[in-house]
Amino acid sequence: MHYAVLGSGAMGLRYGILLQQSGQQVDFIDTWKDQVETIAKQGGVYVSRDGQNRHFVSLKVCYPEDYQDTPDAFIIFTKQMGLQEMLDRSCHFFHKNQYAITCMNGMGHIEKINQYFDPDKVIAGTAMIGTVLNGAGDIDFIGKKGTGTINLVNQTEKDTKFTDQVMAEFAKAGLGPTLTHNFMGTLMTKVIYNSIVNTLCSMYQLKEGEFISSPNAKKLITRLIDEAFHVCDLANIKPLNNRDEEFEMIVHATRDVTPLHYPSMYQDISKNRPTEVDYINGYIYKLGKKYGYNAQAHDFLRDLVHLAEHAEKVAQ
Ligand SMILES: NC(=O)C1=CN([C@@H]2O[C@H](COP(=O)(O)OP(=O)(O)OC[C@H]3O[C@@H](n4cnc5c(N)ncnc54)[C@H](OP(=O)(O)O)[C@@H]3O)[C@@H](O)[C@H]2O)C=CC1
Ligand SMILES: CC(C)(CO)C(=O)C(=O)O
Repeated sequence: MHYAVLGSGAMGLRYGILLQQSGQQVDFIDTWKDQVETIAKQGGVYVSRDGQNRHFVSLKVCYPEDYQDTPDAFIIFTKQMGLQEMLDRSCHFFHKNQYAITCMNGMGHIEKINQYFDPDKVIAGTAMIGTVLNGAGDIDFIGKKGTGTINLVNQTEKDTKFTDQVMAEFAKAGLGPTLTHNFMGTLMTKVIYNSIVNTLCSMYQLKEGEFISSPNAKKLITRLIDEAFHVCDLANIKPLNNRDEEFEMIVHATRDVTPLHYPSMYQDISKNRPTEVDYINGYIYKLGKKYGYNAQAHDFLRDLVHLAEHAEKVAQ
């Protein structure tokens, strides 16, 4: 299949490079000037795995204004705050029969993507795969080859031949895809994960394994899971896990899968960039409010993450 990656940062490059190396045609598009210009100058990107084996991969990245091809599907991987600009700058090459695939964190992206892609052309999902952008044109794949997993789900919750093809090609690329049939539940399961692990690790500058070894991690996680699941109950969203399973999933991922990873939110704070917290804890709070419930811990945590962003600015 012919894919184009919209947002060729850490995750966009990882998906795109793996798909390209497994035989798919992949184009890369980004709006971040430093990234586009560095990759043009280098002729590609430097790729490591867990900080080792840094090697060069040839590829080209262009600005949306310079792209003219007609891929079958776009893989959309911007930060939530950058999505609208990316879509608006790209819409001149969107066509009715093309698909949008995305595994961004947080919530808020689907409505924006639906401005340009109908629900039957949207496959969303989540990624339990950590990737670090060391700087422009230099990325680090976290975790051993083939250990990351992703969930994909059609926005309509109906499978098509196209979905089957995407599943087969993503599996061949080593992305470890599972197809689910519960759109909101799939996305919320990851929002809840990130609302706990990304925020707490980032504020206290902890790697995931360091966080989960804390004696009060269980109390913090349980409180935040309870609030988030209450919001899901009110909104009639059924996460993929029950509360106990969500807790176990968090323990397993942080302790056994990516104990040495700083979540992407930490990477933003430490590089003095705004985080996606308003689309993660802020989304849980906003959804609760809609049903008259005050998800206090998530609201407070969101404010603390904004304070951590400020503290980093003051320190630099
Ligand atoms: N990285 C990860 O491990 C994972 C990320 N995700 C999600 O995937 C989506 C895309 O995230 P991700 O691929 O991490 O993000 P990116 O790597 O694309 O983020 C990089 C963006 O940050 C800005 N930036 C500015 N200066 C720097 C710098 N020195 N170093 C790095 N970035 C800089 C640029 O945008 P600008 O100039 O406009 O600020 C750039 O486009 C998000 O929703 C994220 O939550 C999901 C799972 C894992
Ligand atoms: C890789 C993972 C799952 C770690 O929390 C993530 O979503 C992130 O870093 O943003």
